[in-house]
Amino acid sequence: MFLVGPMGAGKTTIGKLLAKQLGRPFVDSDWYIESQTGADIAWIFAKEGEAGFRERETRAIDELTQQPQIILATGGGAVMCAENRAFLKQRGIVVYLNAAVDVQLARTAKDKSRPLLQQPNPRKILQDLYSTRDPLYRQVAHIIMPTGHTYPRHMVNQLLQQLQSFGLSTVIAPEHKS
Ligand SMILES: Nc1ncnc2c1ncn2[C@@H]1O[C@H](COP(=O)(O)OP(=O)(O)OP(=O)(O)O)[C@@H](O)[C@H]1O
Ligand SMILES: O=C(O)C1=C[C@@H](O)[C@@H](O)[C@H](O)C1
Ligand SMILES: [Mg+2]
Repeated sequence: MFLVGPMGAGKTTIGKLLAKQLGRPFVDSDWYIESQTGADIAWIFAKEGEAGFRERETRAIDELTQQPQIILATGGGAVMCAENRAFLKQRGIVVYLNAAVDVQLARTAKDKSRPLLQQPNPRKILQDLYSTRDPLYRQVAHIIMPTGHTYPRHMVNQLLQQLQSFGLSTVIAPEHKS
């Protein structure tokens, strides 16, 4: 199961909770790229440019979408590459977590780890990215879920209900077994 959506939509937060609930492995593609590279995203953007990061991202998405059982949170820009979109759409269930720009802005404001937002007008950046990317998230998604006004735990319950119609079986996590 693969989560897509803009920065601040909650892919990492929801993905982690969902994986725990399902007893499945969770991987965040941004974290995976950082661990493979031995450097953080800001460093990769600074040294290799966005193009260098995107190459690393495509390799990561290709590898990770082949891992069985994975709950994968993708980076906000993963859908920009047609190859990534094909890997995602053909290899699993794709969930688009959709959040309005105001919500994205509030959730990302204090965090300096997203290089694309370290500009004087992050609202305009988020708006422009949303216009370009929203159709691509929709193109690749099997399920679309708004995340603006719902607590993460509630989101996970809603998502589990939707996933049942796709036949995603629930495994009871070891800590919940009696
Ligand atoms: N449903 C929610 N309600 C309230 N806060 C949330 C919700 N989902 C996520 N957040 C908060 O928003 C911030 C960003 O969330 P998160 O890092 O999960 O987004 P993301 O989609 O993974 O972003 P990125 O694409 O940049 O990795 C975090 O501080 C998180 O706690
Ligand atoms: O929206 C984007 O293009 C990005 C989102 C983050 O998840 C990271 O993948 C990186 O900061 C780029
Ligand atoms: Mg994330």
